Amino acid sequence: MTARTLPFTKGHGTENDFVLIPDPDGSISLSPSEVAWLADRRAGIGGDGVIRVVPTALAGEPAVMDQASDARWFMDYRNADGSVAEMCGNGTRVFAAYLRREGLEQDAEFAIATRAGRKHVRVGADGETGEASYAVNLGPWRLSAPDQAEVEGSDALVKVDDHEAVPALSLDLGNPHTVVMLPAGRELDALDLTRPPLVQPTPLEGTNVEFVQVLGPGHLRMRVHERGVGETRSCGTGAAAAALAVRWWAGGSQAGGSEAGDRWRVDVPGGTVHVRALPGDEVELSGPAALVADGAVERPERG
Ligand SMILES: N[C@@H](CCC[C@H](N)C(=O)O)C(=O)O
Repeated sequence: MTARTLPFTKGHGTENDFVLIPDPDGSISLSPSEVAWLADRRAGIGGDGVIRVVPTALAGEPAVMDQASDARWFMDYRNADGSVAEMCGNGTRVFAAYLRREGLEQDAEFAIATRAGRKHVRVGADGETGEASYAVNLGPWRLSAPDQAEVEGSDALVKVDDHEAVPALSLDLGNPHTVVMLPAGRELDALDLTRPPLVQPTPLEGTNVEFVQVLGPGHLRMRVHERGVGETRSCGTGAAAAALAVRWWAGGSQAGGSEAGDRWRVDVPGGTVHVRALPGDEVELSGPAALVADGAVERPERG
């Protein structure tokens, strides 16, 4: 029997916003329709995603529970439509901020468990604002179709609004991404992302689609249409995918070329995040996290 009244915290990372539900004894089960209701901006609390904060040992998913020896807390992430996602980059920062505020993690460095494996978080201060900044090693990434990408420079086509389909690159950052370089003559702000872009071939598990514009060396702008949500004001794994795709296009290999660089500032509608390619095939995302409200919500009779 799970509780009718749920305590919650609302937070965001560059305006990618989440409803956090603490579940210290692993007793809360959220159905897809309850998640969609919590994320509903009119009938519920509102958010791009819902995160259950549960001890890793009580996650109930064997591949996650295997991470319990290094990561005490599991980020159980769901998209606003109730679907389950493997990872959320902005979510990891907000999750880390919550664990620290609640005293559940006290060190400046710790690991969290996700469906895409254990992620290492480092809490520091932003060099410009002095505010808390969270750097998360998103772990290994890979091209989804490296052979095709090597030959053609892309492995998918994306069509948005009524314009011609453009080549795109698919990357796996624990969750799926398809990155499109904004074609010449098109305005990033003018793209109609109220409907999902058409991706071909259509990925069975769906994909997050990023549209990227290069503003200068190491400086990108991006808009995103997220799987299970719609357009959001930021996507952390998406920002990393965008930077890695630009690097790959510049360097022609997964490791990039010397001209490709390894640090990017990525401007999104909700703010700015930073991405750093780490030695090997790992990538780090850093940026702010804010916890803006706490409350309690009464679950509807039927979830
Ligand atoms: N906003 C997130 C990604 C959330 C999950 C995504 N919609 C998916 O289904 O893969 C981020 O910051 O990475």
